[in-house]
Amino acid sequence: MEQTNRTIHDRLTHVIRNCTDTDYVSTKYTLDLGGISTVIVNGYDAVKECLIRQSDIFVDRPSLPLFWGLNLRGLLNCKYGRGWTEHRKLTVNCFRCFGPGQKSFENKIAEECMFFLDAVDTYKGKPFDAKLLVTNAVSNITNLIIFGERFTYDDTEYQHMMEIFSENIELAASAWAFLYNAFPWIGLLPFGDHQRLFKNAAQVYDFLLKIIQRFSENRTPQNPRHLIDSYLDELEKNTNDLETSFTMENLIFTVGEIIIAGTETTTNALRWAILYVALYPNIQGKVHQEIDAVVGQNQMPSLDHKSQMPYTEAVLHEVLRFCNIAPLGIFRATTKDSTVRGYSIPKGTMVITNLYSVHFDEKYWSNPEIFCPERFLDSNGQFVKKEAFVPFSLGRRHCLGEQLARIELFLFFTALLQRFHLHFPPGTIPNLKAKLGMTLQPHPYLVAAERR
Ligand code: HEM
Repeated sequence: MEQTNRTIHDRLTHVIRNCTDTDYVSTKYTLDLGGISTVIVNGYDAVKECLIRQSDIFVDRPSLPLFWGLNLRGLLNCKYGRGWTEHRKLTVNCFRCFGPGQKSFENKIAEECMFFLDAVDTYKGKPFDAKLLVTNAVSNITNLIIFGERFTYDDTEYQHMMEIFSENIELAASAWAFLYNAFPWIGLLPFGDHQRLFKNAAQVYDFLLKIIQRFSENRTPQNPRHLIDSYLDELEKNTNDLETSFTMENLIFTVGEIIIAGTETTTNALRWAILYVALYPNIQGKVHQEIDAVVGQNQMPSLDHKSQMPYTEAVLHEVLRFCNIAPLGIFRATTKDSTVRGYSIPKGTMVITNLYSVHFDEKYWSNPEIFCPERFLDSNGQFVKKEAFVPFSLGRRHCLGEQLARIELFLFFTALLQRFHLHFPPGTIPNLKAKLGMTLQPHPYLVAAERR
């Protein structure tokens, strides 16, 4: 079994790291997972062809046995169709009404930044692992949209839910999960990571049910305060529609998916950003200079400063390119037979868009293996967009939280560097290799944040 585990793990690593040949779609690069026909799409041109030019075909999610076991529906893992359309529309509306669509939302993020900075300050310049604090701060922004409230950093029940949720993201890419997809009968075995995954999922479900009930108390129908109220309004409006996808169970899945999709990714991006500026003091110095020149020390950074801070923007873009938070996107599936670059891809094929290969595609990036924020600047130091920059994927199912993530990254990162100088404890060298999971996160590391 150990041997099999290694083989599958190595193969996935190989897919992420080595499939950068841009000249072809490596169709039928079969992962040999017990008959799940899988196509891996590499390089920007091929990914664009699938996700943009054939966006109505490469829009489904695969039916994986692991997901039957977890009973996933909601939005992110939902099959393409009425259920997905209804949930995506409702969530986009809620982001508009309770989130980044409102100017006042920026003040709420600024408030969370203050809680975050004060918590960092409690370490008084001593080394600490920023993971927990960043997770709390980032997830609270999503919580404001979903529940209309933040959770305090010492809410142990909430912390526990986030921990096991995050563990599940790692387990979902473990060898056991791949084995389970190939041979669902291993679900009968009483041991193995898949059992832990199911146990965690059940605990998260119970916790979410409880807090959804709590936050829907005292609600006035048709006068929503947050996403949960809006969802319950839709649910009631559609009670006589037998085909409706709005159900209490789907509300729980949707809430869970948005929390984890918003938290795991943005947290990892910020943790990589902290790691790279601590690693490269010259880059950190330039960000400090820009903050001092544009924002100063007497006000919080705001989105109005963003357009005047091209270097900081370039650093955050390079972090997203180089660190590949979601290296393989979220697995897609085809709704119809299709042909891509002469290769036929039958209906129902699982499609893995190798976003990692896009960000290292030599046709679009020079020296892609070098961390270099300047690639996002022109000769006048102005920020330039790059076509092959796709951390949020493309097409109809592209990341729903892209705007929110960009805002959070900018505000948290600039607020942190406005107040602190970041460095590693003397004599320590952080591990720059990513931990493999559905997302790529840094290995735990300690950083010191000293008041500037
Ligand atoms: C740095 C931060 C983030 C990155 C790199 C990221 C990346 C991605 C990627 C690659 C996908 C897959 C799209 C596809 O199927 O091709 C995705 C989907 C999604 N993301 Fe994000 N994401 C981030 C932040 C967020 C945030 C803050 C939220 C919400 C709070 C969010 C919510 C979602 C949802 C709901 C989907 C599923 C969309 C659908 O199936 O229709 N993401 N994200």
